[in-house]
Amino acid sequence: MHSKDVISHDEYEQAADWLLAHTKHRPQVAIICGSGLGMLSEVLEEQEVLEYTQIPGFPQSTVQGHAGRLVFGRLRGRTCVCMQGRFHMYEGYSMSKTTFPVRVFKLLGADTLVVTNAAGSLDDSLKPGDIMILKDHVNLPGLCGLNPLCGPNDERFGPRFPAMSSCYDSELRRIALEIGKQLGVGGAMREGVYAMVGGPNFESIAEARLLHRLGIDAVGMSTAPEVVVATHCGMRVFGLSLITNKVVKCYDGDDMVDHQGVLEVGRLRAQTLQTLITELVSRMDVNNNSSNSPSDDLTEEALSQCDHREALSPESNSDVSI
Ligand SMILES: O=P(O)(O)O[C@@H]1C[C@H](O)[C@@H](CO)O1
Ligand code: HPA
Repeated sequence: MHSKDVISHDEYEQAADWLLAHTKHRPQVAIICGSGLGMLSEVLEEQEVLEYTQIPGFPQSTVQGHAGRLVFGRLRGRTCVCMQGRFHMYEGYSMSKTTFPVRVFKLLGADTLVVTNAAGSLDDSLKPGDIMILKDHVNLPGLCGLNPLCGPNDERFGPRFPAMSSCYDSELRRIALEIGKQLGVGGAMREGVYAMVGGPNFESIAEARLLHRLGIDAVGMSTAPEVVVATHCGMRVFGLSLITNKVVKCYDGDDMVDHQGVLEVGRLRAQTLQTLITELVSRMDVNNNSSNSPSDDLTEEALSQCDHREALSPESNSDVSI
C-alpha cells in the first residue's frame, strides 16, 4: 500500500466537522444505497442534501446509479444519513478511500450501518427480485491483502485485529425477516453469504462455478470493506442484497448480465425495499445497541404500500417476477 493511501484522523474529522456545520441533523443510522437503490433516501423527512463534491476529502461517484449525494433526514423518529452512491475499488479508489464515509459517519455519532447492494445469485433458489439478508461475507480482495484496515492501525477507531465472526447483527437480521413475513414477502427473502469480488467485469463462467462451489449465495463488487471498517469501529451492521440477476454458470445458453438490467430490478423493487428499511429503522433501539419493537405490527401505511405482496410470493417468482 502507498503512504498516500493512509488517511489521517484529521482528514476524517475535517469531513465530519464540515458536515456538522452544514446540517442540523445528527445521524444515528447511516444507510449506504447500492447500485440503483438511491431511492431508499426518498422516504426521509426533513431532508437536507449535500453533494459529495462539496465535502472535504470525500471521493466522487463515477458509476451510473450512484448519484453522489448525502441525504440527511428523519425516518420514523430516527435521524439518518443516506449515501446515494457508494465507492468501489474498481473505480480506482484505494480501499481506505472507498470506506472513507463509514468512519466519517462514526464521527458524526452514527452507531448503526445499513448496507445495501445489488448482487448476482449463485444459488438457484435466489431469483432476481429476491432479497438476501447478509448473514456473513467472503471478502475476497480482503483475503488477498486488499483490506481497508491495512496500514497503521488507529486505535481511536478500533483494535489492530478485529473479529469478524459476528459482524452482521443477529437481532436486526431476525427483525428484518419478521418484517418480510409481515409484508408478505417472506418467501422472497432469506439469509445468505455474500462474496465481494473486485470487478468491474462480471464473473466468467469458471469464476461463477468456483464461487458457487465455495458455498457463496450471491456475489457483488462492494459492501465487505464497508462492513469491515464499521465493525472495526464498533458499529452495529445490517446488510441486504437485492438479487438483480442470476450469475451465468452454464456455457450453453445466451443469458448475459448487464448494468442496465441491474438498475432496472432496483427500480422495480424500490417500494418493497423502502418499506422494509423504514420498518427496520423504526424498530431499532438506536441508543443501546440492541433493538426494541415499539410495535411489532406493521402500520397500515406500510401494508398499503405493499401491493406487490402477491408478486413476491415464492410461487410466482420464477425469474424476474416483478
Ligand atoms: O454498489 P453495488 O455493489 O450495489 O453495485 C453492484 C456492483 C457493481 O458496482 C454494479 C454492477 O451492476 O452493481
Ligand atoms: N456479479 C457481480 N456484481 C454484481 C452482479 C453480478 O452478477 N450483479 C450485480 N452486481
